[in-house]
Amino acid sequence: MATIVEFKDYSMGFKDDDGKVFNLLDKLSLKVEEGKALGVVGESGCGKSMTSLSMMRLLPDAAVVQGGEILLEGKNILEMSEEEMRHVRGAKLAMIFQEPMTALNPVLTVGRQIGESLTLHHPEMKPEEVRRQVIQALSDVGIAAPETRIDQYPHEFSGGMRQRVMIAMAIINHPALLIADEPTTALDVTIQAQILDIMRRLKGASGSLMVITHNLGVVAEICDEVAVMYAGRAVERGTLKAIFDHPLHPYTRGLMASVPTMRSEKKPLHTIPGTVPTVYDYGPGCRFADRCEFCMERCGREAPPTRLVGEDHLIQCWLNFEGEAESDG
Ligand SMILES: Nc1ncnc2c1ncn2[C@@H]1O[C@H](COP(=O)(O)OP(=O)(O)OP(=O)(O)O)[C@@H](O)[C@H]1O
Repeated sequence: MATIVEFKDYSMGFKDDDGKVFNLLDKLSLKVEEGKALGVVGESGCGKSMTSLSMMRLLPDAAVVQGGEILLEGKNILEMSEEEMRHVRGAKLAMIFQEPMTALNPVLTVGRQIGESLTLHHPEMKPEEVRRQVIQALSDVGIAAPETRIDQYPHEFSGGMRQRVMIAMAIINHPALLIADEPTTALDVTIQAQILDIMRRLKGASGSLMVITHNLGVVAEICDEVAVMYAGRAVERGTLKAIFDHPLHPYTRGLMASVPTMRSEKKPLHTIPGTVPTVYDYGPGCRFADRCEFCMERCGREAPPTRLVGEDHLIQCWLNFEGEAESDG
């Protein structure tokens, strides 16, 4: 199976006013295979957004890349020219954001906005063909009467419909990877289910998907693989089944236990004590150590290596550690 995007030991951090760099993403290794969906999960502040912005090369000014590679179909994004990146953004990697109203221009029709993302990469395309493809994209995301809707403005669409417009804009160029950053957070539950359904269909129909979310339910619905992030590290990675059936990292187990289920309705929900540290607070050891109920002396002192605990199942944890760490894949 072809790998679409691969992070290989990628590290980045932030410069403070004195130029000192504080590491956030620490030797991150992740892969998205063709036609598959990877869920990147973790609490707010874990580095999920910096992961996607790194791929798009849209990091904030204070950010510094410290090492490693981000390969897009085998080519290192970090070494591409700005010219190449303009093609990559939109045509190869497309992103859908949390809040469609801030991403859509209120004074332009949705047809014009979606059409512009198409003509940016295909300036030669005839207006009739642009219109035909925009109508098709609106129809693909389940917008009824796309021939009429194409000429309407964002305020004429409901929240869920605007989210569909954003998805249409993202898929119009058939990107190799669609990155969805908290795609359903701002939506009510029924609309969330519809958006998830569209994304599931898109995954079947075309390229790969990276879903960035704190919501394990969203991951369970559409993802094939899962990476659990904590304070800039992928602390557990594996297939959906491995992570949901046999979560091994104490952080993953804590996240799972915090999800309400029908059975746990009457019991108080488990919460992970404390909060995610910021880049200025990380110690030399496991970044979860302070919040971990299994914390041992070694955990605060030494960062755990990545090790294989099952087929395609990796964790970074000292718990039950015996012997050498496996090489990272
Ligand atoms: N300019 C900056 N200087 C220092 N640290 C920063 C800066 N911008 C972000 N960070 C750090 O990056 C981390 C947040 O990363 P990121 O936004 O990727 O997390 P996230 O998991 O996507 O969170 P959310 O779900 O809230 O978007 C935090 O630890 C924050 O302190």
